[in-house]
Amino acid sequence: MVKRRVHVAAAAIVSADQKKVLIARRPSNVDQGGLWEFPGGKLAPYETGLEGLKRELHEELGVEIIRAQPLIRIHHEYPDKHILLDVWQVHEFAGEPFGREGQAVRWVPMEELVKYPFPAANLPILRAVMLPTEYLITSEEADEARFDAFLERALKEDNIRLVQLRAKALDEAAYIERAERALRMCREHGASLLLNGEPGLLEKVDADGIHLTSERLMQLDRRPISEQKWLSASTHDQIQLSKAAVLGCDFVTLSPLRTTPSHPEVAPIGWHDFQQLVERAGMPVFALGGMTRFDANHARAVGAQGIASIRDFWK
Ligand SMILES: Nc1nc2c([nH]c(=O)n2[C@@H]2O[C@H](COP(=O)(O)OP(=O)(O)OP(=O)(O)O)[C@@H](O)[C@H]2O)c(=O)[nH]1
Ligand SMILES: [Mg+2]
Repeated sequence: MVKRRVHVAAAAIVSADQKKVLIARRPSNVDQGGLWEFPGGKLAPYETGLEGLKRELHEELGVEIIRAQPLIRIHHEYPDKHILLDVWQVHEFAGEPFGREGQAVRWVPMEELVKYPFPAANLPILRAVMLPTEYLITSEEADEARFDAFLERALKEDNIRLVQLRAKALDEAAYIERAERALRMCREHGASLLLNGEPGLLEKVDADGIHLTSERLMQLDRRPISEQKWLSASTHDQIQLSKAAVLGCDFVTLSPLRTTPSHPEVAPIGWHDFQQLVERAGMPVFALGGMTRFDANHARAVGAQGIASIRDFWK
């Protein structure tokens, strides 16, 4: 059987305070009826994703999109069709959304999204909605007071909400001590902290997740931590990306986008190949390697979640 290919545009409409997202319930008499979804629908042959989305949101919710940005693209095989979900984050719109087709519509706090039943293809979209555009990776820092001051500044002034504690030079005791302090600072600012290291570290520090090195990623054969925590991993190519998907990673970094002073010998991926890799990743991907905040919009435009960086946030 040749499967139908269906291109769908859908919207994660985010409230002005960024804390809630709008979801709708599919009527019980249609495909995947009764499940919740991000409003949207199938593109007409002549439409681009954003054009189709504008029409669908008008038809389904009575709102007009003012400002939207690509969020994530998911290819998913249903038994009867191959579906491309082209998801946009809508930051600004006109009108008061309501279910014009009689469907239930609800503003839901980000952290409660996981309680709603969605179609099988939607899990990575939920992750993408919950994740910010910027992922701070901490710098190797010998001095603890300097470490605290730098992290505090990034949380306060750069509004960082996702942090990976990377400290290869520290032994475990020193790492845990630093992690406890970093966790307190992150909690104070509503940021999530991932520990770069062995999954077992979470039993010692109750952080929000684990970031795996690509080497560790390739050794594992199942997800090493609970679904309640974030699992991210470093990847550099197609093989590692596939492994991350099999393992059930929530998101990854893909590097090096550009050549960096720390790894001058490694060939950069470049935006063209990066886009191709991200298209099939099936999860949020942060561009890493010579990235700054000024690259975030371009990263989004080619399908990434955003950028990850050490240097741009560490000053
Ligand atoms: N809109 C939307 N569709 C989704 C999501 N997740 C997901 O798997 N889908 C699937 O993508 C397809 C979207 O089609 P749709 O039924 O919304 O299409 P539509 O608005 O054009 O409706 P129509 O075909 O009745 O005119 C369905 O097969 C649906 O199950 C989602 O979050 N939002
Ligand atoms: Mg629809």
